[in-house]
Amino acid sequence: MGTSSLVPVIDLQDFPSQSQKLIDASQEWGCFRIINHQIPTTLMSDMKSVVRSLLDLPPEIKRRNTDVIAGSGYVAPSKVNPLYEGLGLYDIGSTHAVLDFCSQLDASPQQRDTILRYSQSIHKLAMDIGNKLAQSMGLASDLFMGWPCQLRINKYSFTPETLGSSGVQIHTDSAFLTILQDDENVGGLEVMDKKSGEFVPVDPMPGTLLVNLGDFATSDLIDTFTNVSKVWSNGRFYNVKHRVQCKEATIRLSIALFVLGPKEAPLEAPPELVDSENHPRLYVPIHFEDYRKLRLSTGLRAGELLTSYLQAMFHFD
Ligand SMILES: O=C(O)CCC(=O)C(=O)O
Ligand SMILES: [Fe+2]
Repeated sequence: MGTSSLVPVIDLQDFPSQSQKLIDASQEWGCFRIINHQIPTTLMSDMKSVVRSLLDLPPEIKRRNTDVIAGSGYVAPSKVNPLYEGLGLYDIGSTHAVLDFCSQLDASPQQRDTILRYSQSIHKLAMDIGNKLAQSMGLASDLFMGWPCQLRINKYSFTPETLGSSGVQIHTDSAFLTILQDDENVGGLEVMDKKSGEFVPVDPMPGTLLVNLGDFATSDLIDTFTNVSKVWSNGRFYNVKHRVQCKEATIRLSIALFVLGPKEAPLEAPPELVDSENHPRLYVPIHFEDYRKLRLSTGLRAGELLTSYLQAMFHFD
């Protein structure tokens, strides 16, 4: 049995039976594998081929994939992550945005078709996971409804010389939740174990997807947002720290879908759920795009902003 078997596996067709397992995984691991997710294996492999062709395009074409929100467009190899590059599609819930992305990169009709079908399926899956998370906590079931989602396709150019070095530095995801199609052959992803602080390899498990929770899902934010602290008061959603290491001298590809946060409103507790005695607001309400800009400008990418900034900025009145 490989170490990857440590990461909990959730069967999406087995609900509500697996509700508690889902909450436990979100609190103790901040990540879990999902099986029976209804994304066809052929669509996953077709999308992976499209991802490869798009990231193999010349840099001048990839640069047409400009930012829609801070950091959402093409990311070229950099000093910090020289082996990594990625393209981004902000708002996959919008067919218009998906087609714009395809046009920027001169995608063929067949590639467009794959990107559209993948976007629709993964978006539907994200909403389903949102419902299952909410229902598992005994809440109304439209947690992610209307929240923008961003797709990011990643390429790691690993060589014999780069073995042992970092593909992507240690970070948390800034969004609420990420659905990752990791490379089914090439490992390298590692998550930090909450208790020991040690990195645990997440080995490929073909046909499955990996879900991990980001800064916007941490316990205090979600507690104040949903007021569920009484339901699982000693529980905490864990915004898992992770990184990608070069383990093999080959190209590694991955596809990440980030469920960001509410579109218009900042993420905050609804007023009727806040009372200063029992449920004081813990963090200053913040809009996802502002949070994202703050992360990029401060360079604090491993969740430190939640305590250093959002709490410090807050004034009880
Ligand atoms: O490539 C991977 O497996 C992980 C990528 C990642 O952590 C991210 O895009 O935030
Ligand atoms: Fe990540």
